[in-house]
Amino acid sequence: MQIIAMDAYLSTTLRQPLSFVTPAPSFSQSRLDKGRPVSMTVATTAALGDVPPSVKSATATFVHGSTPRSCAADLRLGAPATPSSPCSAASYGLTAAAPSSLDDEMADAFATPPPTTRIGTAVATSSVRGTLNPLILDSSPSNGRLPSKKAKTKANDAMPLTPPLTPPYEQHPSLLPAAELPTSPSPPPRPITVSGRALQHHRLHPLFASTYTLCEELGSGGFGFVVRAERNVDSLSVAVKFIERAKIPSHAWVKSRSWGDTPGLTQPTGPKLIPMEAFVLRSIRHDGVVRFMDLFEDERYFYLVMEHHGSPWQIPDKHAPAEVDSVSPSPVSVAMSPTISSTWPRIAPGQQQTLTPTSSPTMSASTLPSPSSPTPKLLSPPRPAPMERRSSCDLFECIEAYSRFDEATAKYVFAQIVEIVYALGQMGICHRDIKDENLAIDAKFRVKLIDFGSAVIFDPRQPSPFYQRFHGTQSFAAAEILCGEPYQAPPSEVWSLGVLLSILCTGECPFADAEAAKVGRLSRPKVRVSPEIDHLMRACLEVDVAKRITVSQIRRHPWLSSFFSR
Ligand SMILES: Nc1ncnc2c1ncn2[C@@H]1O[C@H](COP(=O)(O)OP(=O)(O)OP(=O)(O)O)[C@@H](O)[C@H]1O
Repeated sequence: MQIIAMDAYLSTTLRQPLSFVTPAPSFSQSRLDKGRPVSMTVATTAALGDVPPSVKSATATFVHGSTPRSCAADLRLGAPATPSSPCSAASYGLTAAAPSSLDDEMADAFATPPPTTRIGTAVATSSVRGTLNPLILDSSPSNGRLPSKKAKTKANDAMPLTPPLTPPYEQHPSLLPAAELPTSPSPPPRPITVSGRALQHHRLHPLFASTYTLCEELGSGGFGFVVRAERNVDSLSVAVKFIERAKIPSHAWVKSRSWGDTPGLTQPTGPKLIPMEAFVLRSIRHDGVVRFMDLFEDERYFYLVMEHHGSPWQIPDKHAPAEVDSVSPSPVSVAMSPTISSTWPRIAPGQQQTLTPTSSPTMSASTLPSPSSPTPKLLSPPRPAPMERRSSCDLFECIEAYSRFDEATAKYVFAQIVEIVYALGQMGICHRDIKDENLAIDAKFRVKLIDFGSAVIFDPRQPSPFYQRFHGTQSFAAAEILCGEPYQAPPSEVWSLGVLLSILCTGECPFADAEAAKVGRLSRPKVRVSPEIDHLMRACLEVDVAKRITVSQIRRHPWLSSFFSR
């Protein structure tokens, strides 16, 4: 068990390079992988260490919320660290190389819950999805396209989650909720969400319960689930991530002295054990990152209260005026359709393009909550049960709604993400799981990064440490990670940016499968992109780490430089 003592580290302005967080490599399958050929043998069963085989076999069937998002398989990389790398002395994953002054704190780390990895959640949610081979993630071919809404509907059917109550019911009587069908004698019991199931008999922290009212579920994943809540005093909308203690891997705990003034924590006085995710989020102040607000704990969960960002993604009503940001106009904007182009945020003349609408209009307006959702401000019970599932506000949903972005929108979104990654890098923080699912986006295409469960902190003035374990997502993983080599976080993050750029501009992953990614064999995109985008994408997806573009260079790339020089 390794607990990281961080306060001294941060207060000494990151003097030492820390290679203490070396999470287990996780070849996760993003929602983007769904329906795309992903065939990849990542490790032998033996390499999975002491994870029981039953757990391993469940990992490939992971279902994330109402949508299969990530098939997480925590795997050890095959290759050992090079002798010269900062983590060469580290055994796989759980070794901390914290500054020696912190050793005392680390030594008396008290026992934490048994470290289960994200695999654990997969076990809990996998049964309805059938069984896949855990080591060969192989899904049916669909030419690298984004998963269709149809596929998502199927996923919803498979999961006992609240079905989306999507208008227009008039055109689709078959979509009427059962309770409204005249032929239905008695309505079936309302399906319950992941959070509803988990919390309906759970006694919430009293201070939390009196401060917030839980509303709809925003998502669920490897560590727990995320629920929207409202602060009772002013109805401020917040996102609360319930992180299951038992699912926090041993390396993702931080021992910290600076949480003494957090009333939601019930640990005795002295240093507190905090999930790395909460620790990192609290130390970041950036417009492109959701703001940390509070932390509570009980015997089962940490409740990470943070800024709620984003709009439930849907195709805007073509005849309704779109929102315009009157306070801070977007540098670029989008014409959703010719009908509303004048009301949607403006772009430079001649740049307007129409976004490609999604294939399934019936699923497009999936704005939840349902009519039954208005949340009473009650302290007891503090939440409606079962909670409704609300459509996600992340970039994955946004892209899925539009298939792909026009160049101006892609540039606006991508530039923001680059800026966030750059700013975090300056602070010595790498997110390590940059992907569309981890970017909340609002109706004005402003993005904020979420989910710092895989983040690492290092000294930005030192050469970045090498890591052996990877907790990110397979389709966004850099070639060196897929090849099982020790990797540095900043260049591997640039690779993820390249994948994201491809998805933004073409709606497709740039590689057919992991084997292609390992050697940098790009697929021919169905949509032609401009030579500048193509150049930037290739520079990010350079297999040779030494030749790969850096985040600073991305900011100066001709395609983006105009954005950053304004
Ligand atoms: N602050 C937020 N504002 C808006 N939506 C959010 C916020 N935090 C999380 N969500 C929604 O909840 C989903 C799950 O959140 P998150 O990725 O943090 O959970 P997770 O359990 O770590 O998932 P995973 O295991 O896939 O990483 C997100 O994809 C997003 O749609």
